[in-house]
Amino acid sequence: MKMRLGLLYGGKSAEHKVSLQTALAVTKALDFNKFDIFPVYITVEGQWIAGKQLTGPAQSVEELKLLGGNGEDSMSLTAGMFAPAVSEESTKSFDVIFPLLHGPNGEDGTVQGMLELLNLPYVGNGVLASSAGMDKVIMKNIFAQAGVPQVDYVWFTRKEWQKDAEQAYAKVEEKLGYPCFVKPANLGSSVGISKCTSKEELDKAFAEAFQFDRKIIVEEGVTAREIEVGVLGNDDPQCSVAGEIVPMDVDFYDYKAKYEDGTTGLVIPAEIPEAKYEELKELAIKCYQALDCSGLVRADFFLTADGKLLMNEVNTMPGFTPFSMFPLLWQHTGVEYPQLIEKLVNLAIERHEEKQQIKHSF
Ligand SMILES: Nc1ncnc2c1ncn2[C@@H]1O[C@H](COP(=O)(O)OP(=O)(O)OP(=O)(O)O)[C@@H](O)[C@H]1O
Ligand SMILES: C[C@@H](N)C(=O)O
Ligand SMILES: [Mg+2]
Ligand SMILES: [Mg+2]
Repeated sequence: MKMRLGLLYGGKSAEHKVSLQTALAVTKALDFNKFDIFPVYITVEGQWIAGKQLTGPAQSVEELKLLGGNGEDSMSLTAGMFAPAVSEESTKSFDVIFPLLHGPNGEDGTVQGMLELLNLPYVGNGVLASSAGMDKVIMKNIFAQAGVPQVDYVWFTRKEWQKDAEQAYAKVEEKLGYPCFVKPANLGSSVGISKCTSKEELDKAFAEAFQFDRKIIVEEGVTAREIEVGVLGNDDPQCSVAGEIVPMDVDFYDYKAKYEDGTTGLVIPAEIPEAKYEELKELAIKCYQALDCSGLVRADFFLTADGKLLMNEVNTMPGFTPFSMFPLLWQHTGVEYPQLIEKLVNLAIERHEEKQQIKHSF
């Protein structure tokens, strides 16, 4: 029996385009002999478009967008209408949903909450890990409590900044100094992130980051190597080999370097001492368990010149584009892309079945 797999992609998020690239790569890797695949495209305005069943891998993101919109069997929905629609013929009874969504309104627990209420198995992290992992302030607070080493950070709301910007900048200068990194609290793919070396740059960076969120985080800037590791599993998470990001001729690993200019090299496995790799795995698992993760994360670390590992962040639905670290890390660990997707689906079913055992009355 083939499994009916619903793919959610796009999303009302500044990482919309990255999600489309991720979805494209996943349709290419899926085994159509094992899965019946149903695309659900979420426009950047938040409209849900359920397309007809895929008969083969999508060839382009345009095709992925049009599949629903122009497909004869497509259904245009809002998120609220998705629930009744899953019981209708065209989208009937998904066996599992793969939310290939990055950023707000998809990677942040919102979609996961809807899927919980629909009692549908879904790939990846649950409501709590998704929302806590999306918010860099909450995430760092949880990691701090678990004793995980990190850079120093402060955070601000838009209201606070509008009330007294000078006070906000003074706090950054007093607690962190320069260089520092200004980031929207809830986003990814480096969207809205700036490196600052002066108050003038800070002023611009706050304005930029506040376009994407009502809350921002400012971090002490470190000069360090960037080492990442993939984690897979539910109660017994396992780590992949580590990989290093080597930005070439760029100040930091920004959106352009990640997706547009090809100015980043990935070194897999990362050339780090065995003992450092062991330490990194231990920290990654500690973070995974502190956030109560399930399915997967990609854990991003800094490694300073004096050998200190600092946790930067986890991504609860990391990119799966052809240049993305997560699938490449697993490939180098011996798990090919199609196998990785099957593992994720199996973990989703395992977690779902576990939840079915919970009593709701006594
Ligand atoms: N505190 C810091 N010190 C030095 N460099 C930093 C710091 N924070 C971020 N960077 C640089 O900015 C990049 C993006 O930061 P971060 O990973 O936090 O953002 P993101 O938007 O969540 O990215 P993604 O989800 O795509 O990994 C890092 O990979 C690194 O190059
Ligand atoms: C998609 C992007 N946030 C990543 O972590 O790869
Ligand atoms: Mg991130
Ligand atoms: Mg990162």
